Amino acid sequence: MTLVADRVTYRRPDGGFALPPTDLVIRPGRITALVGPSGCGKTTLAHLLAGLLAPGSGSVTAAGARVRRRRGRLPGHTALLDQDPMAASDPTMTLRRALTLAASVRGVTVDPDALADEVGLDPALLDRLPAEVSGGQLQRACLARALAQEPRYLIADEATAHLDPLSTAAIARTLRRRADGGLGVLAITHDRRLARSWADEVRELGV
Ligand SMILES: Nc1ncnc2c1ncn2[C@@H]1O[C@H](COP(=O)(O)OP(=O)(O)OP(=O)(O)O)[C@@H](O)[C@H]1O
Repeated sequence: MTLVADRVTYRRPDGGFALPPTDLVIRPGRITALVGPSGCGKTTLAHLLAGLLAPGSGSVTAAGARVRRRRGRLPGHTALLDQDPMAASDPTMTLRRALTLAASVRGVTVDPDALADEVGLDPALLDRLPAEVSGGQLQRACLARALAQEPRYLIADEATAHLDPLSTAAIARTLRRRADGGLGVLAITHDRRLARSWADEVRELGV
């Protein structure tokens, strides 16, 4: 039940960037950290793994089945936690509505308050709009929303880059607990120290 990038390549349409053949394996129950210099293609690889981009060559498979690109929608087994929670949120929708909608799209029924508790967020905040909570609170709500989809794999793209230590720790604890429960996690970060403290394995890209 692994998510596998097998010699994937990608070339930006404007020709400005090309990802060389790259392998990566996301295993259930493990946190893999992906580190590398700015611009080396970490987000590009994350989007290839999530099925948001189609590789130029090579393949992405989940549990042996090829992951196909579907415009604007993630295949059913992967959830993505973006580095910019505001950009990833509908400004007109309460956090609770966004969470239940994300779950129902995947055919999942969830307890929003329990998920908020799990990520260290006061459940009362779920009734606010994205602009009515702090950046750290919104990122935790986005993590709860991602988990509401009951993914097999979670890709966290610089998910704690702008957060205070408390929010970072809350997110790290949740990812570890979920990984211990079988979730396969890819954590993209600039911070090698954070990567070493969170992850079961650290993968360098672009070196
Ligand atoms: N919308 C875009 N238009 C033009 N070039 C882009 C665009 N998005 C990404 N790129 C280029 O593609 C390359 C890979 O970008 P990507 O976001 O995958 O890198 P990254 O390793 O995640 O970087 P960072 O750590 O800074 O987030 C970069 O050189 C970047 O300049």
